[in-house]
Amino acid sequence: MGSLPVPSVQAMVAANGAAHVPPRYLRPTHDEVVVAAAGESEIPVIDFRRLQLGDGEALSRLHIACQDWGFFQLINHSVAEDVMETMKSSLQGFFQLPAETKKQFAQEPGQLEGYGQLFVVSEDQKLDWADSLYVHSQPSQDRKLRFWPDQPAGFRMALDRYCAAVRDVADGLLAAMASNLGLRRDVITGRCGGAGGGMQMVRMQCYPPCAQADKVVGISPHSDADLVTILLQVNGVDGLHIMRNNGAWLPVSPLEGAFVVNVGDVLQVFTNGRYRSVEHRVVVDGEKERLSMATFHCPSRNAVVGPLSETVAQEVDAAYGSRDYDELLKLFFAKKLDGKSFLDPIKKNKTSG
Ligand SMILES: O=C(O)CCC(=O)C(=O)O
Ligand SMILES: [Fe+2]
Repeated sequence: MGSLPVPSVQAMVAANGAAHVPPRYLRPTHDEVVVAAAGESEIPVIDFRRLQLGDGEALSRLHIACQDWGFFQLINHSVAEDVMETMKSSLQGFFQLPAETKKQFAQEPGQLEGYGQLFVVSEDQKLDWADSLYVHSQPSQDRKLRFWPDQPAGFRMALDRYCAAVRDVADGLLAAMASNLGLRRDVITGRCGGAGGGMQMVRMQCYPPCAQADKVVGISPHSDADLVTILLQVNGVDGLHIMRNNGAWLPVSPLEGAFVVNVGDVLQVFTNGRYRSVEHRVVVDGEKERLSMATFHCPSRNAVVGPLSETVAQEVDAAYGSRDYDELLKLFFAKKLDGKSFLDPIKKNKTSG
């Protein structure tokens, strides 16, 4: 399992300018119209503190967000200001390092972790206009510290603290979701080895500016192969679009200090489709570099991914089969990023999402 090596987009832009776009990055101009239905121009905003207090209104907003949107913003999320700020400045510092320094943390052949790009499986596929740094952060004994930058100073500590804090938020959300589904609060986290269990991966992304921004894509449309993703906009440059039910792309513009949270494919399967993972993409800015950080919360490798018995009355009602998470991940990373393809191997009705 690995991803083919590709040039750093940031280095390419530094050398040739933002106007130079090699054919491997050129796509048909994105001309999809962004049309939001009345009252649907913003993703829901959920207050984490209220969820933790068991506030009925906040819980019901969360339930609707997971069913109808697959995305929401999370405010009052309890992650300390200095943890957030140190993470942001460390990540900005990392991407500002000279190309040669960043290469010390480069992916190795056959590996996914490290500085490089993911989902590149053939020489002729189109490439995304981004560089990424991808690491496994939990379980902590699986960390490969050679891919954890020790520059700028304090980066590792910042990432360690951020990941632990975000893990707690994810566990809190999964507990609230379980209770919204009429399950015991620990049913979802229990499938992942208990609260704080399961795997956590982090993908830090740099999207350099591009003079032909409408002809490149920062991240191709996809859904996430996890339970829940917590996304941090690092430098205030927008670019995330989510797909609405009518097929239109809706731009997301996060509130200062908020997280953007999305339902992943595994949660869609666990809930037998009640909660939906939603396709999203990133578009690139014409002038400004964009930085973001996605933290993925996943079951453990050997967990079985299939509808929870608590969510399906009978086997006939199950929209998905079951398979080991490890196997599903291998299939996922062996292909290019392509819509909701993670679900293909276990989907029963091949025509529905
Ligand atoms: O950069 C973003 O805002 C989104 C990143 C994303 O979707 C991902 O890494 O899966
Ligand atoms: Fe994503």
